[in-house]
Amino acid sequence: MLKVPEHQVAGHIAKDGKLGPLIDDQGRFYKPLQGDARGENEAKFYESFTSNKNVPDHIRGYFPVYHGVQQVEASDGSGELPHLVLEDVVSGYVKPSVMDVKIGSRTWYPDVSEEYFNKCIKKDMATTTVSLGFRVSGLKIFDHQVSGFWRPDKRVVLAYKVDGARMALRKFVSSNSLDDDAVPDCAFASEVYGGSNGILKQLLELKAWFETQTLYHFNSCSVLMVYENESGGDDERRAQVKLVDFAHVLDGNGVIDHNFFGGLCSFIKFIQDILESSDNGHENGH
Ligand SMILES: Nc1ncnc2c1ncn2[C@@H]1O[C@H](COP(=O)(O)OP(=O)(O)OP(=O)(O)O)[C@@H](O)[C@H]1O
Ligand SMILES: O=P(O)(O)O[C@@H]1[C@H](O)[C@H](O)[C@@H](OP(=O)(O)O)[C@H](OP(=O)(O)O)[C@H]1O
Repeated sequence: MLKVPEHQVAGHIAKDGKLGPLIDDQGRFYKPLQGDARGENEAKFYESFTSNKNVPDHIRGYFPVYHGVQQVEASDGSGELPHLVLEDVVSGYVKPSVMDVKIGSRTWYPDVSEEYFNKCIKKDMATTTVSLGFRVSGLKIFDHQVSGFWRPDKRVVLAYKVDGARMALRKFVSSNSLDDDAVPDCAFASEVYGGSNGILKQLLELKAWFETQTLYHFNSCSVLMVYENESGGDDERRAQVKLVDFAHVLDGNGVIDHNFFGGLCSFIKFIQDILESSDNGHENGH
């Protein structure tokens, strides 16, 4: 029996009879193919990526494993629809904190319709996409003080300016996330962002690939970050970076993806700054 994912933080959500992704209890994530070119394009990307021998093995780990397209009962009650079957990135986490960050200083790309261009540019200007080269699309944080999840409203997230984005990235690794007036303590910054398996290390590995890869242009694609809040075990935070949403990926045609690369560098700088200020004991960012 498929169910609505509990830890989805952005995008189309399967509630109130709407079409959205579903999960099973075997660690798979079913994303419905949107009726227009987007669904086809994303399936085409996964097919190409999966069989592309020029993609280094260590880079594959930053993408959800792809298990093909399957007809399953859609969330909106419209009957069977084709779904991408993907690895569910958050399965196996008990209390995951999750954040989706859309990378790039633009989400439109050459040859889109004027209507789509206008929709994108409006949103890119209104968010931090243009100013920072990335925008926070959604987040869900486990709050240790109340032992429950904190999730800001989508409208609040989309209204973040530079300071809002920085604050969200600090809250994401803080133990006092819920209280709006509290200064984020960044208590988990060194474990989650830092360290030999942390988010920064993973982002730098991706960056190194983006410095030279000319296979694909990742328009409107997101970095999904996740870590565990349930204590116990050796590698207890299990901080992970995955790229998701390939509905607008284009062939790179031998050209660097400077839109994604630039945005990724900007995002990395924010993570580094948070790590530095928490390492120095200036948790408050002052
Ligand atoms: N493989 C996955 N495993 C777990 N969660 C996922 C996976 N892929 C996507 N998600 C969750 O679903 C959200 C939306 O994913 P995605 O961006 O692919 O969907 P979308 O409906 O195309 O979004 P948009 O409308 O922004 O283009 C992500 O923010 C994440 O929370
Ligand atoms: O950021 P929000 O508010 O969640 O808005 C959605 C987001 O901009 C998606 O990127 C977009 O899909 P595309 O990137 O595929 O255009 C979607 O368009 P849609 O509603 O037309 O699907 C928007 O609703």
